[in-house]
Amino acid sequence: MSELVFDRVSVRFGAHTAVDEASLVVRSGTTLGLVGESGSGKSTVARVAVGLEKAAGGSVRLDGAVLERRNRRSVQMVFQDPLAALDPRMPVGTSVAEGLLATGRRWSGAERRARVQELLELVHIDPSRAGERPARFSGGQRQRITIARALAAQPAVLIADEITSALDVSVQGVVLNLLRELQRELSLTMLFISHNLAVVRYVSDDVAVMRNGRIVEHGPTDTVLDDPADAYTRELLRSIPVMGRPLDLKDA
Ligand SMILES: Nc1ncnc2c1ncn2[C@@H]1O[C@H](COP(=O)(O)OP(=O)(O)OP(=O)(O)O)[C@@H](O)[C@H]1O
Repeated sequence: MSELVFDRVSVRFGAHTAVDEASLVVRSGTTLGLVGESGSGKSTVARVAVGLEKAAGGSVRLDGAVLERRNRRSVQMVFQDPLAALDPRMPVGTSVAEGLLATGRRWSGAERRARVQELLELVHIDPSRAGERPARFSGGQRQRITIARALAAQPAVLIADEITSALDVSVQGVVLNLLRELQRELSLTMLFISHNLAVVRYVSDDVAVMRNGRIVEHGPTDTVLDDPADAYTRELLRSIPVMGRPLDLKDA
């Protein structure tokens, strides 16, 4: 069980309310896709969950317990740009090992190496390449390495913020299929942020739509994307670009 609940979360930057009493439920073991126009507050609401932004009101709870320093490692976030997220001078295995620190337990050198190997295998990166630097990997491989680092912390919830937006369409499918596979194998609960509706439809059980800091729609994926409750949401969904041609992700 690992249900993530945002309960009337608000975030203000000076006089600007970026997130306005947003409530979301990410059901245990499922993926909630969060969509909305650029600047609608999607990243900001997610950043509250991992402590990168402070809420002016409301709370984020994991299985009923308010997220704070003590239990925050249970929620890990992966960002759009894997190059920015990985230290260019550091072997990728060392970056993944950094994620192990968040577990709070002591790892011997041998245990750490074995676990890093396991994590790289989990994301389909050849573990014999653990000593190589990020520049030697492709964009999709680098993104899989950042996912391995996030998983090293043994999170109950993974937040993915536009993680395929910077990738070639051909590689997007590989990363998305990996996410689905990991979710099944690890029973992960996932908050998946994207402006690409084809991608959101592919990975999400539920979808929420954000507008001007507010959640305007929240429900099962098919209902929200095919039959949204209000006219504004229909308009909004039409205005969000689906990048390129629809993806044929089954073959990716
Ligand atoms: N650190 C900050 N200081 C001031 N304003 C900010 C800050 N971070 C975000 N904002 C503002 O908050 C609002 C929401 O931004 P946010 O990045 O959450 O939107 P988003 O829906 O994730 O957009 P995008 O899809 O472009 O990433 C925007 O108006 C943005 O300019």
